Amino acid sequence: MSGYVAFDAEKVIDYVTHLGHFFAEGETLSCYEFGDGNLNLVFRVQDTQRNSIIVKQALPYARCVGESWPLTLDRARIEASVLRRHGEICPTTTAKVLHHNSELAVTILEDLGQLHILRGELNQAHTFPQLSQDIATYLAKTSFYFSSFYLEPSEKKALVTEFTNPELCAITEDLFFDDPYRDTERNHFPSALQASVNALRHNKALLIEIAKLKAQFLNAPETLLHGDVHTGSIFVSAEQTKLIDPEFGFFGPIGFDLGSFIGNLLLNYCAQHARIEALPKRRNMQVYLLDCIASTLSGFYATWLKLAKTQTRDLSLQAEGYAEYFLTKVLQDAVGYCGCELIRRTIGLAHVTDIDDIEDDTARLEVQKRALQLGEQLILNANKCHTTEDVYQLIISFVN
Ligand SMILES: Nc1ncnc2c1ncn2[C@@H]1O[C@H](COP(=O)(O)OP(=O)(O)O)[C@@H](O)[C@H]1O
Ligand SMILES: CSC[C@H]1O[C@H](OP(=O)(O)O)[C@H](O)[C@@H]1O
Repeated sequence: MSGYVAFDAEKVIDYVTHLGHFFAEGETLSCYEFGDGNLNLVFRVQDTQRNSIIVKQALPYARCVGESWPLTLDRARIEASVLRRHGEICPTTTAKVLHHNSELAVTILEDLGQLHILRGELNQAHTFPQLSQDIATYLAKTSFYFSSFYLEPSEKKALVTEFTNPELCAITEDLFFDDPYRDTERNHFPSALQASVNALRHNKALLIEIAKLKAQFLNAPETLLHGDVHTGSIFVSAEQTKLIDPEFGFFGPIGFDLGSFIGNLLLNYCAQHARIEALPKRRNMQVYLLDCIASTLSGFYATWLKLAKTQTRDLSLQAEGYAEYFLTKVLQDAVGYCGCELIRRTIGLAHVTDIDDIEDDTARLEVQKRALQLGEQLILNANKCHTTEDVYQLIISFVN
């Protein structure tokens, strides 16, 4: 850790001033920390004209827990590198990296403060017409261009090594696949949910499907994933969509990011049952969320298939019908990971405000039960899906 020092606002200003190229010489800079994520510090630095940049620094531990949970600083390198790599493929939907220093675990990013974090917007029942197409295109393009369909085998193997991310993957392995199904102090949920949790933990068919999904996560370096596509990692406006925070990035199964995104839309869908807005508004929101899921699925599938038909460089993988076969497995994985996200965000360590901010205990409990049941059914029935329409119909059959 030589050379590393944790920043405060004063040190950030010194660092940025020393770099020299972000603000006019002699400008008076101000800086404040406003990170609300689980892991890192996030500072905004601005001059008197309100020009601004974001300085993000990893701490040698998880911010939400403290020094008792040490965590590699290398996550900052991974995050900046994934943003840069994905940004080469999808510049309009990836936050721009302006500077990175691996020793200090510091990344300077464009300030996206003119946009809003999607989770908060969905919680206020705001809708975004561009969202599903932007996310579908981002997920399809990044996952295709970093897959064996496109990369030379040696190039891909080198990238798999560069993006080996064992400590952050271990967090996902624990939080998604292990913790919800065992007693650990990291979990938290109301005691009234204990019977539902016990039922999950004793469902042998479910545990086998969880094992398959974990094995796939551990053993399938299909593409360079973002690794944490939840609605708190997406900035939106009516015209723009920007992904941030891919520190969990690594080479894993293509369905993981797609499933995480849809899982977060479904968490919001479940929460709409108990939110304070009038019923018609909540119903409209649920219709929007289902439309968004349907068009994300169909947009992802169509874009990926087109790329596979026109851009595949590997000779064997060009075999007629192989891309369709491969995509069916991607969809099934996505449904499974979507179910895992619903369950782990309801009873595990990291919850979502969509549900936790519901003030009424009884209403919140009902939502939590819905999310658990939906997650369980999606995991159990994922292998029945062969098309995006099958996925949509499966979701529809269990959401109400
Ligand atoms: N490029 C950015 N522009 C503006 N705000 C940002 C930017 N990146 C992060 N933030 C703010 O900081 C918060 C935490 O960032 P995030 O990357 O999710 O941190 P963590 O890695 O700790 O989860 C975001 O919710 C957002 O409000
Ligand atoms: C201790 S990490 C828990 C949880 O937090 C991460 O999200 P974020 O960094 O965006 O807050 C990730 O989803 C992890 O699973």
